[in-house]
Amino acid sequence: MKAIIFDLDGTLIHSAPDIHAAVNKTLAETGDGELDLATVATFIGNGVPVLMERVIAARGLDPARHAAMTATFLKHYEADPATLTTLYPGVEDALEQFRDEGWVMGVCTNKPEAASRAILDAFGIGHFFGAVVGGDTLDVRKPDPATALAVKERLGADAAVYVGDSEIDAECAWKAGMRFALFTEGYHRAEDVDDIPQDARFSDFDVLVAVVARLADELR
Ligand SMILES: O=C(O)COP(=O)(O)O
Ligand SMILES: [Mg+2]
Repeated sequence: MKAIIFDLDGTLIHSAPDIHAAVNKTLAETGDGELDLATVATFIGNGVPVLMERVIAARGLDPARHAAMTATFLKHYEADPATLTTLYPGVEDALEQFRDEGWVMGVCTNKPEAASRAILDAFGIGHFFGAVVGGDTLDVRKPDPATALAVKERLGADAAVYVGDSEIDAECAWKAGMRFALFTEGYHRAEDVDDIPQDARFSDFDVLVAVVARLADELR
């Protein structure tokens, strides 16, 4: 059985506006100013603890506040994870096509698992995914390949293509021995998408089914 493993933030969902809102609510509680959306978007991808490290560095705050700020962020984010978030155009149609073609699908994200599942269900797409591994599901997170390999194993798949938006996903896919398709419209730190290792790239979900079919053919 063949699997597609999707990253979540910046791949299936444009979640930066809700993450940004929760960051600013966290900063506001202690009068520590605010950050703009574009800045916060570049902080996404390594999970909440790293997001908060980057927020603390950007605002010049005391690193000793990390644990408390992480808890405050999660309180705000989990209370309101999907209001400002949108599915990228074409995601639902692509998932339907993959399902109809017999692919099994899973999510491998550094977002906490509970919030990830809540968001997938809020958009009515949770049923497409036979496995969800979040940033707190295992004792490691991406780019550790154990995450993507756990999704593949939970899906019962013998081969997998990985679809993600960042260098973290590229590294995770490579270490897990999976072909990697890069979604260029999400969040990454590299200035140039050419600098992110990739087997294919796409900017529109309407072409993803064809892109993945090509990568899967190359596997044979
Ligand atoms: O940084 C995060 O919280 C999650 O990001 P991801 O879904 O792109 O892995
Ligand atoms: Mg991502």
